[in-house]
Amino acid sequence: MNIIILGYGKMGKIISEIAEERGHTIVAKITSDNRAQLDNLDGSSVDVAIEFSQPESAVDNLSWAINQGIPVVCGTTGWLEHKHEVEQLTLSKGGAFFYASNFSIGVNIFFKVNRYLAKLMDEQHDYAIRMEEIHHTEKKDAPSGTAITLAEDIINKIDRAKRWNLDTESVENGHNILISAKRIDKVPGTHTVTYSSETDDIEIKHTAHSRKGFALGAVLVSEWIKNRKGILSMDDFLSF
Ligand SMILES: NC(=O)C1=CN([C@@H]2O[C@H](COP(=O)(O)OP(=O)(O)OC[C@H]3O[C@@H](n4cnc5c(N)ncnc54)[C@H](O)[C@@H]3O)[C@@H](O)[C@H]2O)C=CC1
Ligand SMILES: O=C(O)C1=N[C@H](C(=O)O)C[C@H](O)C1
Repeated sequence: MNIIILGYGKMGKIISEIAEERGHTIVAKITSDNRAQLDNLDGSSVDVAIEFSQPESAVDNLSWAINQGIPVVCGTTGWLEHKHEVEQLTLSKGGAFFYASNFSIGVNIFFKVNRYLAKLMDEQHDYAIRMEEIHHTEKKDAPSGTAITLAEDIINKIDRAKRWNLDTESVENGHNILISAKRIDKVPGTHTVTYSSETDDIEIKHTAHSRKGFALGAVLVSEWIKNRKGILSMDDFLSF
């Protein structure tokens, strides 16, 4: 496959290495410095675009790929207030758009465990819900996209959980999910969900040891999306 990398940073570099090891060709590696290349690039020879850039550049990059008729796989977090626009553009162009806050298989298993635990905790009103995410100090957005997915999945399962808040923000009632976002040098990504009562705590945790799991997931999805259309997610891709 011919792949274009939109955002050749920490993730884009590992994704490119894994894609090349799997026999794919990287036709362009786009950064903030060489983005003008896209003006002259003929998208007809590109099979898939992989977008891991920054919150403020995701919409332009995704729109470029969709307008070129290139299926696009997006891992950039922190831009989701514009997701609906991108989905509408995809549908109007008959394209393919895949977003995941986290492409690692381990995290997607963790998402499933989180949903199951939340279902059990719906009736357990004595437990407060909180979350912690830890990432490297270069991360632009907080809380992480993964923490937002975890919180939204809990809100969908637990009646008393109405919304999430960063723990630095004001909280209007005792039933919100409090998220603590910590930034520590080089940490690839750690997420913990805790239910606390006076008598005990129940905790689930996922720790990424490197970025490899995220990158491999993105390449596998890119192979899978090549001949597909529509708005797609990990629920469509995974068989568990
Ligand atoms: N969904 C997932 O599984 C994962 C998502 N991420 C997300 O991916 C994104 C990228 O993460 P990193 O690679 O760590 O960031 P990074 O800062 O190392 O790389 C970002 C790259 O985007 C480029 N860029 C900036 N503006 C651009 C533009 N207008 N057009 C094209 N490229 C542009 C920068 O030059 C840089 O090369 C972040 O939003 C992060 O949260 C990171 C890891 C896993
Ligand atoms: O910026 C990162 O590094 C990561 N971002 C994603 C997120 O915001 O959840 C996924 C992963 O945790 C690494």
